[in-house]
Amino acid sequence: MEVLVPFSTDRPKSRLSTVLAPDERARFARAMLLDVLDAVGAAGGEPCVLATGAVDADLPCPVTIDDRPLTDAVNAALDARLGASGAERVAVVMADLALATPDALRELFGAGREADLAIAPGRGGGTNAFVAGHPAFEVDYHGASYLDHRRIADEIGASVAVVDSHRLATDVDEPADLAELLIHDEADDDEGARAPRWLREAGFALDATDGRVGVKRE
Ligand SMILES: Nc1nc2c(ncn2[C@@H]2O[C@H](COP(=O)(O)OP(=O)(O)OP(=O)(O)O)[C@@H](O)[C@H]2O)c(=O)[nH]1
Ligand SMILES: C[C@H](OP(=O)(O)O)C(=O)O
Repeated sequence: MEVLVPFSTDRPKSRLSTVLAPDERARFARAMLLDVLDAVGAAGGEPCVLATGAVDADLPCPVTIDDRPLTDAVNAALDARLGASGAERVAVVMADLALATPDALRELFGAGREADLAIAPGRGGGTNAFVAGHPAFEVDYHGASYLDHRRIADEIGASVAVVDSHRLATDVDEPADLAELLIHDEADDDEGARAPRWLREAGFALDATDGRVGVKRE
């Protein structure tokens, strides 16, 4: 199954601007992208990056450049695959799901074989990943897009499977999300995931001094 991975090269991860400089945000976003692409491939998906511009990284998959806003770019990609070419299923997995593992993605892909829409909600009501098999399905990102996508599926009579996954629900948007990345990094060697390694090398560490777990930067 083809797995589209949207990626913005234009001032990425602005919500991390309080802890990362612009060039650091770009490097960190690329590290997360590469980790997601590895997990997608290991889960049996065929990744394709849907980028707003040229990606400054050695990518293991094709790249489609479309500088339209996210919703328009993804809908055009879905239409070209589901509407015209009649592809069975297409997945869309966001490039900031830095906790995504092959097992978590296989759960999503498997749910996508049983419903017209399998959707993994993000905290705060976003849509972190989905598998679509209904040619009339369209996305409407931002805000409580998960609820919007449930409504759209109802309107077109598409069956829905919700994938309740901690790993797929965690998109790295805010500084608090960085702690999740350090807590749930499964790697126990230097060959582990790039994003948590990048954070540690940049001086980030877990910090629980005020009782809640966050991150500090040495
Ligand atoms: N192709 C494409 N991808 C996008 C676009 N906007 C965001 N993305 C990607 O979609 C995913 C989720 O978007 P956001 O969480 O808003 O990412 P972001 O825009 O870098 O973060 P913020 O600047 O904090 O909003 C990220 O992997 C982004 O790289 C867009 O306009 N086009
Ligand atoms: C793409 C967007 O991400 P957010 O802006 O919610 O982080 C969404 O999930 O609708």
